[in-house]
Amino acid sequence: MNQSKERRILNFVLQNAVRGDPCSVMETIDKYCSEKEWAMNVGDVKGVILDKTVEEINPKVALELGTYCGYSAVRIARLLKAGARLLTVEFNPEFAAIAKQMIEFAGVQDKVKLLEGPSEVIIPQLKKKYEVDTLDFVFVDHWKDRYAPDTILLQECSLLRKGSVLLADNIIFPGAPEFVKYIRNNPRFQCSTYLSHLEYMKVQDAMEKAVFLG
Ligand SMILES: CNc1ncnc2c1ncn2[C@@H]1O[C@H](/C=C/CNC(=O)c2cc(-c3ccc(F)cc3)cc(O)c2O)[C@H](F)[C@H]1O
Ligand SMILES: [Mg+2]
Repeated sequence: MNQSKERRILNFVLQNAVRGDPCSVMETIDKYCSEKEWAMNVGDVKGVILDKTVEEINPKVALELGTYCGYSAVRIARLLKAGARLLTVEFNPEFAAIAKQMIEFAGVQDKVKLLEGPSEVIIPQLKKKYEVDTLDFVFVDHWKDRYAPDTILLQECSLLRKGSVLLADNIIFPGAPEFVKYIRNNPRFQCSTYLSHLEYMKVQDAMEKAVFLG
């Protein structure tokens, strides 16, 4: 049966990137997805906004919703200090398998825990099963209609503390209108919008940063 696009991306990395070098893995995915097949990685342009946010927060415990091929998991994990960890959630088994290999090839597997399952099931398990107290940083990049419900769920599960930072991808394209409406009118969040471009395209996109005020 013919290969998936995600499998082709992984194979291109395994054949062309430098094992153990996260930057090489990111560059190789970006090269493939800008030259051969577009894919919904956060990419190199919005990736800089993600980098700056992670470096500013220097999170001990980070969560990612929507691993996909593992591009942003590698991107975030490479910036984490010793002892810090990223929990990344993916419910598609094929994507989870690909992301696992991508993360291992990049050499960041000691900092990343890939949790296979739906975010709505995993989030309520984070405290007891995954020994999380509160989250310092959350990268939101899964189905766009799930951004708002999962942000509410994070609060209901007391996983956010004063100063926890959410960074949400695709605020313009494909867009997450319910989330934007919810978060910008919510006095418990301090929001800022980072205008940018959709991965590998000239199309406009943006990321929303929301700081939980407690
Ligand atoms: C709902 N709970 C979930 N739990 C665990 N994993 C999940 C869950 N929901 C999805 N996943 C997992 O998270 C991923 C989903 C990413 C979705 N991303 C996008 O759709 C997305 C789309 C575009 C886009 C832009 C232009 C265009 F012309 C077409 C598309 C650009 C982007 O940057 C995106 O992030 C993965 F696929 C899914 O299994
Ligand atoms: Mg995205």
